[in-house]
Amino acid sequence: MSPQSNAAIQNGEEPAILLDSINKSFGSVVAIENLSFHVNKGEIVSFLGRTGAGKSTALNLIMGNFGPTKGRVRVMGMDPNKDFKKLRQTISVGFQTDRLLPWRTTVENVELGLLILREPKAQAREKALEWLDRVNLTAAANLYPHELSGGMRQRASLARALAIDPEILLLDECFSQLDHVTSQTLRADVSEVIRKYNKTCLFITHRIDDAIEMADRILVLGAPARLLLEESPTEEDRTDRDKFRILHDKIAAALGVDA
Ligand SMILES: Nc1ncnc2c1ncn2[C@@H]1O[C@H](COP(=O)(O)OP(=O)(O)OP(=O)(O)O)[C@@H](O)[C@H]1O
Repeated sequence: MSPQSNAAIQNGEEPAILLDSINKSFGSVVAIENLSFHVNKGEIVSFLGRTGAGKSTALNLIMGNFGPTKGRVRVMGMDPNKDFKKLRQTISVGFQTDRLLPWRTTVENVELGLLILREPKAQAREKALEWLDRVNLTAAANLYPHELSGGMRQRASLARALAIDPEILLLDECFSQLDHVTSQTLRADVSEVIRKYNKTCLFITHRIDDAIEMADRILVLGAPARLLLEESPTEEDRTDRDKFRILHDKIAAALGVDA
């Protein structure tokens, strides 16, 4: 029996994301086994797990791409598999590869989601430019993706995800292709934006450092997905080298990887 998340649900309020006793199988493959956790509104939660631990499956359940075999998934109190349309503007996803369209400029890429949601063109452009400013990319507004560095492309992709003003941001290995310094700067900027605009964020990573530096809570998953460890890093854990190392090693031990 795997442990259940013991973090409190904020003020008895409906959490932004709730997975309750979830099982998910694909034929004979069990991807998720009795997984329960929630993400409170305004929280940043990190998912850490080895390859094949079911992280993407959990993200797909939250996006409503399919339903669970057993259990209950709720996003802002709704069933994402059934209320898919109502949640379209509630959830945004940032992926490992930036998925920018090469024939559109940066600003044209950022405004795309808004245009799909039928925002008038002038308003969409204005919002896209605002978000480019917030991720320090104003100077690149009229450049094409091939003219941007990897870090700039990920910034553009995040601006696109945030431009539709979602309540929830799901990030799937967004920083993993970037070099350490770029990834660190981007992580700090993304955390700042998420907190400033009071978004809820669940992010998948395989880097323990990313999780400790960015998350309010870290969920370590075993395979098939079930909760092995839950940690809430403190500011001291982030800034004190010894504390950072102790937490890092504890998580690495739970993951079963060499620290
Ligand atoms: N559509 C599917 N059909 C069959 N099996 C699937 C499907 N999606 C996922 N699986 C299986 O479920 C398990 C969990 O996969 P999932 O992609 O969720 O893991 P993950 O933790 O995201 O892995 P990674 O870190 O490699 O992306 C794996 O054994 C995978 O092969």
